[in-house]
Amino acid sequence: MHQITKIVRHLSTKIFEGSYVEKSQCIFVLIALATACFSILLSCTLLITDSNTGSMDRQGYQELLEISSISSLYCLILFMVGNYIRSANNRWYPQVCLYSYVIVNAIILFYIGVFSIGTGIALAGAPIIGLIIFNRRMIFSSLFSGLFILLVFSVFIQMKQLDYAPIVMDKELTYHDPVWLVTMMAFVGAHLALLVLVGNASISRWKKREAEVTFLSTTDPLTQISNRRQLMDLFKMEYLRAARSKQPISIFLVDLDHFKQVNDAYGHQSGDEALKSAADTLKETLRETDLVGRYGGEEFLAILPNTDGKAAVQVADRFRRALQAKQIALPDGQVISITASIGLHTVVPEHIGGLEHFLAEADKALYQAKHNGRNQVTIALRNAQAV
Ligand SMILES: Nc1nc2c(ncn2[C@@H]2O[C@H](COP(=O)(O)OP(=O)(O)OP(=O)(O)O)[C@@H](O)[C@H]2O)c(=O)[nH]1
Repeated sequence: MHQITKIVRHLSTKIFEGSYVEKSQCIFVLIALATACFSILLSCTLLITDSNTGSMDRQGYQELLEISSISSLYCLILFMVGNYIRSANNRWYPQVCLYSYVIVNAIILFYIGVFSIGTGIALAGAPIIGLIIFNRRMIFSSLFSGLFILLVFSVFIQMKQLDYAPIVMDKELTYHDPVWLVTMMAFVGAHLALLVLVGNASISRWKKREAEVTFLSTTDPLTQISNRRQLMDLFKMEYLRAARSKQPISIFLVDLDHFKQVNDAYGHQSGDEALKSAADTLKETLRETDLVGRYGGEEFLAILPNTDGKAAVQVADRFRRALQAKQIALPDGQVISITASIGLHTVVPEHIGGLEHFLAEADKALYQAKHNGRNQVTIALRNAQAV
């Protein structure tokens, strides 16, 4: 089962991310498999229904069996030819594969009846699958060729030059005919399986892309922590939650000291390394339930839900000491260390309107920490509600 899942995943990846040559190969492996299964099923049905074949033309079955087996072999050969095609941009190979697909299917449709459920499923499903995988020009040209072939068959059938659904002798009894049923099931089943496979892979990819877009729009690309937008959204949520539960919430604003000098002395790239290091230290110091994000250039904001002032000071100071002790390796091999000033504030919020004030008080405390000599944690006490 694990192996099957691996193969399906591999096929899905190739169908979407491979070149047109690889995509055609995947389709042909699937068709080779489907036609091989169909040939086996058809042979078994012929054996089982040997004594009761009133509604069938055995010669028609034999022909269908031959076509199906030859198709299976042809698909396998086409798949192997694909292995020898070096250039991923080869243009004729995918086109030959698509036309082969059309011709093989048109012949099978002729045998099982061009006005049947199978034809409907194939005509509805195949172009959708094709448009997802290949380009529009390729699919439209092969689709119109397929429709043209079916039209020619239909005209000849109308003119009584060709028999309608030659494998079914008694058209009245079609629905009681086991071979017709097996043929239909194999044909419809193969298209449905492909439709489900491609549909499932499309949805998975769509979800993956959506997750990527969400990640990109909420994450700071340099430090890989929340960006300011995401941070403020999370902050509002936590602030509201604290107001509802009447629990304390603490925040601390971090500003790296003399960061301009780091940039000036070691270069902007080294400054970036220092920023990443500070973000990593913050993540390492805080608890899983705490939130952290990049608030501005060299400023970070940490949000500590359900944390009173005493505990928050301990966390902030632990971070400050960890950062000071950290040896930051720069791209040019030099090792530096940096410090940070921190402004901290704690409240038990009463209404959402207090959020701006809460933040402003932490900012004031940060200013105070800078003013008092940097590399320290300052608690907002004056003019603020402390816990
Ligand atoms: N490398 C790098 N530098 C940044 C980034 N964002 C902001 N900065 C720099 O951070 C520096 C901030 O400098 P200032 O606001 O003057 O403060 P400071 O030098 O840290 O001094 P104090 O805050 O007073 O200790 C500026 O030189 C910005 O260019 C960034 O993404 N990467």
